[in-house]
Amino acid sequence: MEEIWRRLDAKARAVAERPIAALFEDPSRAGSFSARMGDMLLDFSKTNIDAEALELLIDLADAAGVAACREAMFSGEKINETEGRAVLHTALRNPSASIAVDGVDVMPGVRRTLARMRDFADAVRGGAFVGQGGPITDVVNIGIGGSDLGPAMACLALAPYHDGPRCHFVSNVDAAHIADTLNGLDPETTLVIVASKTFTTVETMTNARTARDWMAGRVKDPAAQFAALSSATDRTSEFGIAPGRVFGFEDWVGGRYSIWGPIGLSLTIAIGPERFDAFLGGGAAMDAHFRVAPFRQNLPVLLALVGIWHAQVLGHATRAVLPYDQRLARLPAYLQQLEMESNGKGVTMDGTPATRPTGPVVWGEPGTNGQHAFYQLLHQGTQVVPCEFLVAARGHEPQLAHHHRLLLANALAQSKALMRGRSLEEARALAETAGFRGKELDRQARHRVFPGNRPSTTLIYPQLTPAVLGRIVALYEHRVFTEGVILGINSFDQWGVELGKELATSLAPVLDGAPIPEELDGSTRALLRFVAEHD
Ligand SMILES: O=P(O)(O)OC[C@H]1O[C@H](O)[C@H](O)[C@@H](O)[C@@H]1O
Repeated sequence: MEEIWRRLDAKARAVAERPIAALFEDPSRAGSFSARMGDMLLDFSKTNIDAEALELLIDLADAAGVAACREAMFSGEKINETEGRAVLHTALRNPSASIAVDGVDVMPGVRRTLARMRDFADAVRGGAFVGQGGPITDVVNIGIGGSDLGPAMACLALAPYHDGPRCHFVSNVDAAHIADTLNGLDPETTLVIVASKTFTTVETMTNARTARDWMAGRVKDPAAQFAALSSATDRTSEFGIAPGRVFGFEDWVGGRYSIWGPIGLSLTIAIGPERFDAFLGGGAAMDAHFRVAPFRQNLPVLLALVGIWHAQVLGHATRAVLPYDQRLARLPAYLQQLEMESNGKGVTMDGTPATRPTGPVVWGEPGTNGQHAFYQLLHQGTQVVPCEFLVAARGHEPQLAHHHRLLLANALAQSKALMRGRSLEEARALAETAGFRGKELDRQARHRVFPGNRPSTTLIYPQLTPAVLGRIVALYEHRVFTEGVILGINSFDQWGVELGKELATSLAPVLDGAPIPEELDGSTRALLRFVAEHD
């Protein structure tokens, strides 16, 4: 692979000065540097990737063994090597498959749990399951990380399909989060879902106990209005939740990949089991595409290769996710966990230090809001930030179609502006029109120059339906996987979150009043003293 990396580096140097816009002298570029999956189009023609670069990137994916690793993942091999686990979130959205782990078919269990989720969601939605004061009006999902971001993102994304009880999400251990969420809810008609794979996560368990206490003041049997999404059935029963309302999943579903199973229960209650099935179907369709489409037409592989080109070859340290879709407001946060917890690693599979930068910083906000905030830096700042636009051809508000037309115009204008820029000559003409002359004209013109040549991709789809959302999420999952394989890292563990948790556990007693340990560093001691003075 080293030789291919070297050739990519040489290619990057060769194209450094070439404007992306110049590549469009080839009239077929938009078609050659884009790919479709059904009615979804990924356009990566507004990047500096040309035929030779694409060839090299595909060689890189081949040399890294992406195809073999992909099959190893789908077939249940234990590719999460540091934890000795299979990686089978794809099984959750393909209930008719037959997949064995350690020689045991895991699919009957998947189907049983899915059927139980459906029954429970129907019961909550239809009134067969009621609170102690009547039908459930509100669902509070208490979880964090993968047990929060997926359902929170998807519930908002699919708001037009929401015909069940209202859904709320509490994740932060900050009392403000649960206090503000429960404020105004009726404990007699609220269902609390405690979502935690391990059922030990401090934030979630603290919030779950607070919710139970809140309910205890008003309802006779709070536990009867609790459900749990967890593999730890001993801990859920210790908490008092009846086994009939516990929905488990196996260790081969990582937290950030868990929206497809029980962690999707709040979403299922919100939009109904049929639409949740459509969401699963969208994910399964992307799986099928990822498994069979040639790399040149394979959306997850291409998105990964664009990512590798920008982060590992050109050295851009961040990438922005810019959904022109207000309902995808939580997608950047969701992708931050998916991408940064998966590929923010320092060592390769065999424990040796990574020789290239690993996963980039992922950040973003919906458009058009970002345009009036941080796009200044995207257009004129000194760092190049590759941008990933997402937009639907039509919205869900036909009576307000003019809003959507403006939204689309802005999305398309931004990617064009980033690529095209504005030359000094054009800027001078503008400044002249504005009345500037002489030296001042020159100064003013320079502030109006846009360097351009800033890369972006656009993912466009007809409408943000449950099936399309399923495809988008699976697209990004497989993109992360493909990048991880090329970088030779384990995308499925997350050891980097442990140290902070351990230290928080050791500091908690000090905040409860124990003396400040002498061996603590001076900064932490000073901060603790400040808390003690102002408590
Ligand atoms: O579902 P839980 O066991 O409560 O875990 C919740 C989250 O916390 C951990 O710290 C991990 O970083 C996440 O990957 C996980 O999704």
